[in-house]
Amino acid sequence: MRAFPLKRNHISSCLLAQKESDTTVRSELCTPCKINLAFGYSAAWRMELRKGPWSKKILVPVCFLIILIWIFLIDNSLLLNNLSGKATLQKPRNLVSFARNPNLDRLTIKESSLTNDVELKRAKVSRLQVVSLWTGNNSVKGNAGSLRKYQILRQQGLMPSKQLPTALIIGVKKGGTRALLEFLRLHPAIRAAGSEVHFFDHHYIKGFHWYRHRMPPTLSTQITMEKTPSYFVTSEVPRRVQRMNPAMRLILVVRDPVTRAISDYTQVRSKRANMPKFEDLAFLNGSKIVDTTWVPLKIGVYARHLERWLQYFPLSQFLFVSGERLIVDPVAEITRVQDFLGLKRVICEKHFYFNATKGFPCLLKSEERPTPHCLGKNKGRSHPYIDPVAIQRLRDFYRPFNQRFYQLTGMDFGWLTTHTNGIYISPRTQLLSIIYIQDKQIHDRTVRYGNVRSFYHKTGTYNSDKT
Ligand SMILES: Nc1ncnc2c1ncn2[C@@H]1O[C@H](COP(=O)(O)OS(=O)(=O)O)[C@@H](OP(=O)(O)O)[C@H]1O
Repeated sequence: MRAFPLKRNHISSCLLAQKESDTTVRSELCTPCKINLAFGYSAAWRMELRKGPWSKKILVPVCFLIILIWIFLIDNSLLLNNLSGKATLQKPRNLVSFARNPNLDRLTIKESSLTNDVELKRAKVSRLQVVSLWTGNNSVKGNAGSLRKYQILRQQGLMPSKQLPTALIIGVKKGGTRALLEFLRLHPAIRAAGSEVHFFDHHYIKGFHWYRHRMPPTLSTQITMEKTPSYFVTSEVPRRVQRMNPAMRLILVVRDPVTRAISDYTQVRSKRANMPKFEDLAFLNGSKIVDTTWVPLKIGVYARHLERWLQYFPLSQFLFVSGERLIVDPVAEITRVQDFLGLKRVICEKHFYFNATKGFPCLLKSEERPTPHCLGKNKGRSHPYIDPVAIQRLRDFYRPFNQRFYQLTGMDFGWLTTHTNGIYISPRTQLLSIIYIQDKQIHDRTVRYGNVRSFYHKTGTYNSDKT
């Protein structure tokens, strides 16, 4: 369309012609000038407003302002609630209550380094109530499930809003972080970002606003979480996390560093053809010297990474989860996490079943799926055969670092007992986790305790005195 100057009387005449259905005048006035009808109306309406009384003139900006305020209120309902000290929670239909969380009272989130300083103090809520996540259409999957839950909350008069996380699963890579996060999402008071956000290592420059918008909407009574396993080993991360929230709760899932390195290698190998052998990468030029610069091995020096974190956070803000125990006794580990986060113990045996084919605990149903299911195919892969001598050498290499890690955490993760090869038995679940070699393949599997004797007779790695 050609641009043309609009004159007030020109447009008024055109509109009058439109109104009176005077086609001759209309075609003369409107068509030659290519006055778009809608544009003509809006322009004329604006002019009429300018001419009109005082009340009409302010009507538009007032309406505009109201819309802006309304959007602002929705987005910041939690903030406003907290500031006014009135965390109003309407009583929904399906409620699960949980005990007072002492950590929530003292939470202070600082959005300081990249954006304006904002201090967000959580309102004191002595008895918290949250909506059960088990409601909703059972056929929905993935994001649709979350969306539906969000809609249910809105229908129930609750106003979820996106918040910065107050708890992080910081690692370690291949430790069992996905399993832990998926298990935790069963808790109605936990909302977590589905994928790894990588804010503190890759996207820090994008600022807290960007970070907050990667989070799912939460109620003031819910905990926002995310997991990015590379946080644990990235040197700038502890300082950045501390700047954002010095009260951040940090969860670290650890696994025998040798098995972890093999798992890491297996993942890379699954994506890359012609990958050199594990042994060739782990040792320098075919020697016995461990290549400590090789990232899958560097990650396993947990004590070093933890020492860096401890410069910024006290030990009391960490929870160390055993990756081995998470497989053989998920409830025991999840119970520790729920306690650490100050939550009621909601996740229990009834949520899990042991899938013998996969060799891992799986979920009977989850936030996303109503039917029994396990984690994806890329979790719980079969590991390639690794020369047992190489494994022993790596265990010897890690021993002093593991000892130091035990010292720092005050926990024994069972990686030092060489004759058991990282064995972990849960007397409660009757499950046993072990690394064993069969048909020249290294396996990291969980078996039922009842089958242990025949299992070890077959594999020949069983020391009967130790069970
Ligand atoms: N329930 C359940 N199901 C499947 N897998 C489980 C489970 N619990 C722990 N694991 C172990 O998790 C290992 C993958 O760890 P991560 O999820 O931390 O990997 S990643 O860093 O996110 O890539 C994965 O490592 P691999 O066995 O080497 O594949 C598993 O051993």
